[in-house]
Amino acid sequence: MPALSNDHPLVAFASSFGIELNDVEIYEDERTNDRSVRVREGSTLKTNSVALRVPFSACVGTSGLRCGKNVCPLDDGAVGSSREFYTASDRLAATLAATRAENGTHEAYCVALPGRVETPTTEWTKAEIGELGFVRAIANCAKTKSRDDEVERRLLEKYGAESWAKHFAWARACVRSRAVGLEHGESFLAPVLDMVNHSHTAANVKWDPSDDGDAVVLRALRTIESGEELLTQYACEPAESFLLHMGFVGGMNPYDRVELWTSLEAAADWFAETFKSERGEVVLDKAAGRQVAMELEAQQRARERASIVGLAGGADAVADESAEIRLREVQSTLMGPSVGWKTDYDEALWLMFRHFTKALMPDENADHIVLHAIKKRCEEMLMSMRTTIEEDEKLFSAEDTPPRLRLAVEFRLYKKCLLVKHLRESS
Ligand SMILES: C[S@@+](CC[C@H](N)C(=O)[O-])C[C@H]1O[C@@H](n2cnc3c(N)ncnc32)[C@H](O)[C@@H]1O
Repeated sequence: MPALSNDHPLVAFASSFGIELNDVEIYEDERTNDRSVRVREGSTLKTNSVALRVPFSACVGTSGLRCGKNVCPLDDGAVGSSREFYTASDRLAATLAATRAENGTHEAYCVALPGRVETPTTEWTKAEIGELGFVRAIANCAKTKSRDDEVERRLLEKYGAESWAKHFAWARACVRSRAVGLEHGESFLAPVLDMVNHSHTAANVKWDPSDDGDAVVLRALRTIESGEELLTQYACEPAESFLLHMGFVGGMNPYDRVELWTSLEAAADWFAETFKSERGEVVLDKAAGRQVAMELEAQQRARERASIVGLAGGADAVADESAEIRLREVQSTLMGPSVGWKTDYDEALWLMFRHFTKALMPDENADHIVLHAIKKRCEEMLMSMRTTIEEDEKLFSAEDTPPRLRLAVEFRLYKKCLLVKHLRESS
């Protein structure tokens, strides 16, 4: 895989914007066009040193940010401001689409971006999405696709005649797969830095604002030797986030989770149906069970709201408005009660099941019953899968498995292993 030479338009663009490539080089796979960033031959990066510095003037962002490109065509001052319906990432996508249409200072960057970003939410068929096997992933795909269609419909209605509108879907996929977010801020696109790949467990650099506040930098988390690939951790999130929007699973993800029920209410119903009397009668009052679930869910939502509104800065009206949009975005993709790799059970689920157990089986050890219930559910889910772990392993390693199916199998395989882990958890 060759490194891009100094006369490559992207390298020339980088140098004209003060993105220094003294210590790193961009590599490009000739077959797939996939890029990565490596430490230059002869250089070694010390812990905490700056591996790459990208001035904000080279970045593409939305209006509140000090990026070189920050004019969003959706912010046209019309009644019903763009923030009411469009999310921050829609607005960033429109800014990138306009940057591409303009063919100006950022032309080399736009040309270097992938021509198409293949993810389940952009290109997969329903049958291919179905292979993901887990309800939450399939539901998130459907929600994303239907909102995307609605956004595009509105956008074309109003801006269809403008040159940037035809680049919007492409720009949205680029934004989802490569925008950078600094703590508590809106995200933006940082050329070259966005060519660094992700690792769930072996990141050697992290992005930060520069000390002078004029740039975003990649800082070495350890000594990185000459020729080593730079890897960063985009986010600590379940596999859905990576696969649906960035098109990869990336192996074992310690932050992955499996949704056991779509809501606490569904979990309450399941408990009532599963723990019946010896004569097979439902003993947990279902309506009362759902009430407990609803109360716990309301408390959870209030906590989420407080944290998101708090992050957005509170009293300021615009911040509140964008916090509400962010809250809706977050809540629309939230998982119901779930289990993760670390033995961190969903707190509200645990509380609810303990409450039910104490009411129904006061003489039992409540924690043992809760664990038993969770294991039972994990077993049920595994049994309901169309393929076994062994079949998935074979499919994953077979050479003739189509790439999309292989990715779906990788996704569901790790989820199944997670369920097995909980099934084996001792009381
Ligand atoms: C921010 S870009 C990174 C640079 C990218 N490789 C490129 O060619 O420009 C994110 C994209 O890189 C790929 N990628 C990043 N990390 C990956 C990983 N660990 N495994 C597989 N693909 C990865 C995915 O296609 C993802 O959508």
